[in-house]
Amino acid sequence: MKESTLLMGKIDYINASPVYYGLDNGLLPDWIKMVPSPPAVLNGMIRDGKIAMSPVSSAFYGMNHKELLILPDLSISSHGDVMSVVLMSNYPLDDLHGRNIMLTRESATSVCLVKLIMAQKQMVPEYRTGKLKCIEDVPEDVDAAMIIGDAAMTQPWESRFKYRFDLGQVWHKATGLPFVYALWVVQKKYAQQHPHAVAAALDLFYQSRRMGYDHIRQVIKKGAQKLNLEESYVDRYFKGLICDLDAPKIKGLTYFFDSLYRHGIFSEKVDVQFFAPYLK
Ligand SMILES: C=C(O[C@@H]1C=C(C(=O)O)C=C[C@H]1O)C(=O)O
Repeated sequence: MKESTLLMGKIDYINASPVYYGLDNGLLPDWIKMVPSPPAVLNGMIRDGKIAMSPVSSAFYGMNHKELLILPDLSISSHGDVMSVVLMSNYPLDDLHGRNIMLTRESATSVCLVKLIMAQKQMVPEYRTGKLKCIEDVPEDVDAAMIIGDAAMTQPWESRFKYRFDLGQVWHKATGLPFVYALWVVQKKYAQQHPHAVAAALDLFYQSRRMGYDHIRQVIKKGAQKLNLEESYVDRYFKGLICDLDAPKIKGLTYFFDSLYRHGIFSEKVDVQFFAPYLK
């Protein structure tokens, strides 16, 4: 990585587009370079040190919390329905024991969430991971499929599956808490060596998001055009998808990590640590 350039991941779904609005419209300085990819690819890139700062799956943070710091007040979360994280199934949620569940290879958080929901119901399905971008990707013997991002909202999954479970809603019904799918993180080492660059990048994100919500009609219009969806649908999507990280979301996040540990899906407890630019 070049000293002066901060390589930064960007999720290539529309979900975080309000956060990127300002950066996409003039705020991006020449010392930051964006690398757009699906979440699981960004998880791998930050683990391998190819990028220093990125949105990542919250579960990936949980599994790598010793090497990473969370950037305050940024996330991809929902308080109930999320619309773009779904379990499509030919069986009710309580009838998946021993069935074949396919999990999209683009996710880490939602994979853990499905495993947690199943463990809590004392069901043991057969899991496999693979490409789930379009309806043709679903193998014949699959009973349920977990899909995230734009593909969850744009493919005719109902033509292959009987039920659609919104996992944000399943979580909220069970816990009463918000759910945090993604966090913005920085490598601890990079933050120690370049605290001012990280603080400056963080300020740009806050500005960029403020601009996004000030121009939310444009964000909605662009998202609807990109995915060929009704604007009213995308409007509803951005009303349910929240990009801050307040105390209730941190509570939902820690409850998720603790539950994963209790059910043996995580091998150790997660210590949630933030980058604190103004405390030094
Ligand atoms: C809400 C979403 O949350 C996402 C789910 C992720 C995961 O399951 O690992 C990671 C990042 C987010 O993009 C979505 O994909 O639409």
